[in-house]
Amino acid sequence: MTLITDIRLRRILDSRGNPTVEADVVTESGGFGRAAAPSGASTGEYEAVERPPSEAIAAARERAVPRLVGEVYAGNQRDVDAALHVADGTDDFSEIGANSAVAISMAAAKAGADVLGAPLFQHLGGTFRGDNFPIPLGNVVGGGEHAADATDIQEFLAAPVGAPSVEDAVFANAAVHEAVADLLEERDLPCGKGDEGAWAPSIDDGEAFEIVDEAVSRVRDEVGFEIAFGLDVAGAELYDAESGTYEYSDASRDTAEQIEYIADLVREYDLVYVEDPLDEDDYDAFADLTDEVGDQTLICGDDLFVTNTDRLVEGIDRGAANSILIKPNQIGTLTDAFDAIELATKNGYDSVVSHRSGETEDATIAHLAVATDAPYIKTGAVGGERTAKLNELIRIADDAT
Ligand SMILES: O=C(O)[C@@H](CO)OP(=O)(O)O
Ligand SMILES: [Mg+2]
Repeated sequence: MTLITDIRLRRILDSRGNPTVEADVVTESGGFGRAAAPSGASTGEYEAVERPPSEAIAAARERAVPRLVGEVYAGNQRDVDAALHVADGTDDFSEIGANSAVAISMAAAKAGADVLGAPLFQHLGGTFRGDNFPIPLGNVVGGGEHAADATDIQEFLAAPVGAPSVEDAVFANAAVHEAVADLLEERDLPCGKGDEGAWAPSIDDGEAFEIVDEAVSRVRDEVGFEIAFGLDVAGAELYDAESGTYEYSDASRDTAEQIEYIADLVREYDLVYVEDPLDEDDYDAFADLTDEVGDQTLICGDDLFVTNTDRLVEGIDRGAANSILIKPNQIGTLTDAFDAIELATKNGYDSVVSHRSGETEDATIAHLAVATDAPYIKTGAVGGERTAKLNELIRIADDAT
């Protein structure tokens, strides 16, 4: 164990060209860790607060750095994260910003691993962690808050559930992404990409289902293992609280109709994963849908749970969803993210470790997913800030075998 002796904070670019917080943590024995905060576009109402980076940095320098430097041992992650909470003093990191908090938390974990001379996944997961690798969910077509004039559903996600290795799975998702491009060209639908590198054509959701279904089956035939697909509906973005309806470009659905619509999609396309199909405040609707199709697919809470154990407890009590999205910056520290995963696992909920739409080359989430034996990771299919995580998974698997 070695004391933290220096913390440096700076603004760097994220993948949208916006500023974000990067932290360097240095220890007495020369250990070093660097990490950067990601940033969401379709953020949940109950997430920890991201402050403008310059304000978050100034506040963290004043309040958090003095509580960590010369005070806390890197590698003792619970102490690091407890000090961040005390320094902040609120329950949503609105003083130092969840962006400063998560960058420092992750950088300290990397410094702790460096001191031990261990890879981060091993430092976080310990020597008795499982030796499974997460199935990557790859965003291949999308719209919503991530691209203008594209699909209403935010993400169509390739899910190579039968891949024999993480490497095969990563390449399968990239192949589906390419097959989608071919199909779009065949239909004379050239298009750009959304924030996460998914194709963002001006088509309705029905046509997107046809194209993704076809792309997935083409690649499945090529590679010879099962590839399914799933969705992030980002339901809170479609929901109009005043009218109580989900507003699509070509339809308006009340909650009962939305539940039936999603259940029908699960059956028709054998969807293996459906994230945020309903509004972030509607535990009851999540519970009804989970009752109906939860034995066939994962119903995942992102904006519903925001990686928060209090909200997850509520979901478990009410039977809402059967899976949770884990985004460390939604809650502010690795300790809180670990606690959410542990609670989920104990209660039979699958964890899906996730990137944000605004990302950097930071690959901490790849290590977090392996360390916690998470069955899935959602981190895009192509694009430098996405491949940073996917390639790190391949390296971890290579090192582990
Ligand atoms: O909704 C989501 O799951 C994420 C990541 O795909 O998007 P954002 O980071 O914009 O919240
Ligand atoms: Mg989501």
